[in-house]
This record gives sequence, C-alpha cells and structure tokens, in this order.
Amino acid sequence: MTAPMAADPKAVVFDLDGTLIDSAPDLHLAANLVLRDEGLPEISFEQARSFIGKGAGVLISRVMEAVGLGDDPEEHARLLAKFMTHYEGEPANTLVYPGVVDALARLETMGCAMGLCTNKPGAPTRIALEHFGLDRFFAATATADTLPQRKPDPAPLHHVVRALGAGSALYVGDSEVDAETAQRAGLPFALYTGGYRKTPLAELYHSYTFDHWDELPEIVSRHFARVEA
Ligand SMILES: O=C(O)COP(=O)(O)O
Ligand SMILES: [Mg+2]
Repeated sequence: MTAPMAADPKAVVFDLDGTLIDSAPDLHLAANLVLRDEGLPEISFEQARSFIGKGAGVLISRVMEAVGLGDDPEEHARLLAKFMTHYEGEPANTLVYPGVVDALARLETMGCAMGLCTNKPGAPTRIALEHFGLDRFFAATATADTLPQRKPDPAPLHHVVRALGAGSALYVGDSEVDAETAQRAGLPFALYTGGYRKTPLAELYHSYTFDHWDELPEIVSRHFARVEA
C-alpha cells in the first residue's frame, strides 16, 4: 500500500513593514537620530516612508543620497551600524495595522499555514513580532539575513513556502518590491493598500487588493476554494 499523499496546506506568507506593522515612524526617527548625531540635516517623514522596502542598507543609501553624502562604502557601513543601534530597541512608535491580529487568528482557525518574508533584519523583526504578539502565528520566517538574496529576488519567498511544507502560497504585501517578488516567484499576490506603495495600482502585479485587514480572510478562502476546485 502506498502512503496517502499529504494535502498541500493552505499557505499564506506575509510581508512585515507597511503590511502587518506601520514601522515608518520608528525608521524615520532612527534615521534622523543618525543624521542629528552627524550634524547633518534631517529628512522628512514622507522621505523616510518612501525609502522603506528594500531593507536597512538601501534605506541608509537613500538617506545618504538625500542629504548629499556620497556613496562611500565605509561611510555607508558606519552609518548603517549607527542606524541599527538606534533601531534595534523596542518599537516605541510602531503600530500594528487595525484588524491584523483578528485576521491572522481567523486564518489560523481556517487551518492556514502562515509564514513571514521581510527585508527587515532578523533582530528587529524578532523584537517587533514578540512585542506585538505576532510571532506565534508564523511557522516559517525569512528576514534580510536568512539568505544571501533579498526581495525582490524570489529566493526568500520560495524558502518560506518550502519551509511551510507547501508547493504554493498566497503572498500578502504592500509594496512594489512585494509585487515584483510574488511575480518573479510565480505566486499569487494580495496587495494591502494601506502601506508604503508609491506606484499606481494598475501598474503593479496583483491578484487581489484589500484596504482593511478584515477583508483578508474572505479573500484567502475565495482564493483557496478556486485553487482547490
Ligand atoms: O525594512 C524594509 O525596508 C522593508 O521591510 P519589509 O520587507 O517588511 O517591507
Ligand atoms: Mg513592506
């Protein structure tokens, strides 16, 4: 007798910044604490928000460009290290988007396997997840330091899907980087419109959109009903 094939779990993978948590105020503050300490002009909240998506290293490159510093690698490494010392504390000004916890709890009761795929480094990711009680939902996580590749390379997303024991997954994110990652991974993508996206919706790859987290469980059940049909 052959063993029955394990059913592919309904897997859903989430982005973090701009999707589950609104971390822009703390990222803005940490960037400005570096600039203040260096005697440099500070950046606006809108600038900081627009620099989020490709991880802390790219954020610091964009900050350096914005204040007229060059792109010297040693200077970049020094400022990035300073930024991380400011950012790695408890997320004092970060909020979970409304409805996130209820939506994740609902997906859990629906039997979804859930994972996280973020360009945020591992240490602040773990601190934020624990701080907001979100860590219990995720059976697999890829952060900026899990693999050599980062989003929009599809490798971290594939890594999380595999770690969940799934062949496919719905990816949920807020930004251009997430849309490109899902597209390159060949996975469906649910775009949260409340995050840090700058590009018009019509120009971005997406399978679903939602403006409020209480809409997501219904999208997920529709999606998997269609996939299983
Ligand atoms: O920290 C960033 O720049 C991006 O993080 P995210 O991948 O969770 O959106
Ligand atoms: Mg994001």
